[in-house]
Amino acid sequence: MTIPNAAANAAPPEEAGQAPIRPLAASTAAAPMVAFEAVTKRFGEAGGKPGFTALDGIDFTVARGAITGIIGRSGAGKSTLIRLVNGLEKASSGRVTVDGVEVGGLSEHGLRDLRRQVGMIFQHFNLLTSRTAFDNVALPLEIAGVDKKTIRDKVTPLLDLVGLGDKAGRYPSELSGGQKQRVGIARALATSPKLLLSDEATSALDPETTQSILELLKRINAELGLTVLLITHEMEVVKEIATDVAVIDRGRIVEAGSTFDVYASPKHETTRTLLATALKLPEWLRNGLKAQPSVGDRVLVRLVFFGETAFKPLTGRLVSELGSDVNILAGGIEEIGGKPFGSLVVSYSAAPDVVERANRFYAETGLSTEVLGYVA
Ligand SMILES: Nc1ncnc2c1ncn2[C@@H]1O[C@H](COP(=O)(O)OP(=O)(O)OP(=O)(O)O)[C@@H](O)[C@H]1O
Repeated sequence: MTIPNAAANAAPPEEAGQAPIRPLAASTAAAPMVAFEAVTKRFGEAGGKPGFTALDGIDFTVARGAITGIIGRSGAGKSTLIRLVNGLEKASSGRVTVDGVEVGGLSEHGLRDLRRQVGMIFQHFNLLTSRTAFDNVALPLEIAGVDKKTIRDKVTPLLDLVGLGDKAGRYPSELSGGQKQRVGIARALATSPKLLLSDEATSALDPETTQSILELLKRINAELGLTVLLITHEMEVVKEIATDVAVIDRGRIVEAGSTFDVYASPKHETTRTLLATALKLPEWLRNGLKAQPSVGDRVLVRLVFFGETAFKPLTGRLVSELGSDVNILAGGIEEIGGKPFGSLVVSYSAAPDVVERANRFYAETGLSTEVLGYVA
């Protein structure tokens, strides 16, 4: 879900001028950029009616300078969570703090201040169609009352930064989806925020463009030291860019940790399901997966290789251990957070003696495995 709010990053006219943007609070380097403490959000509470609980007891922090992903299925509560950070929603109970300041306690004035410090990008870009790329990026500064020369000095390098130096005069209708999102990113950076929120920013883009936008976000994070909090329903996005991840399911964080750890050994059912989608198994195979085996079925297992095991020729040994019965269905070696990480999906007979032999092999070799399910 995205919220059209083109001026979300706009600063108030009365004090922006050319003055430097005020910090929200005296920040301590070790403190998290964002903290949720026992946060609950209910919608539709009225006259003693309990309402719908969209977020339930969220405890979670976003480290300063990190790229943190929140992943979950549709309706899990991702957008609600992110809207609590920039004060578009208020927690029913608990506290949300940004750089040590409690968002729920801010006045209108304080909220405007907060929104200059927190940039946001959206799935459908939310650009003003009647304005050029330059004028869209300039908008938050115009609203803040910044003078024309300062705006030019700020917007031109931002357009260069996002690779659109030659598209300043183009209207959104003349830009591709990826270029529109680049304008959205430049606009979000116009007020020099310390936190960037991304609401499904690549969901409307093709895989190649997604990749280039994620690369840009990584570069901005590294070069500007900007903390990024992104929500997505795609594990691929998290894997590609996030250093840390939290999995949200029906309003609760069910698993959180470094992306590498969560990806290598998912603990919660929801995480496993999201991962199985990212493995890009053929659709017929994914749809045919069962939780329990029947006689004659095959078991689908994801083998995870990392650290010491990453480059050992263990697959060949597994094949010789189980005989020619092993089928390799998907896999490859990639990097998560700079660490080599391999994953291979294999299938073999789910007969108890075969499964026992395989499990013995995994125990001996230290291979990490995950049963994805069973197929006929
Ligand atoms: N203003 C609202 N009033 C009532 N219910 C709401 C409101 N906003 C969200 N909800 C409900 O809260 C739950 C979480 O919604 P949310 O939009 O946060 O989920 P999401 O994970 O972002 O989903 P999606 O990926 O589909 O956008 C949903 O069941 C939704 O219907």
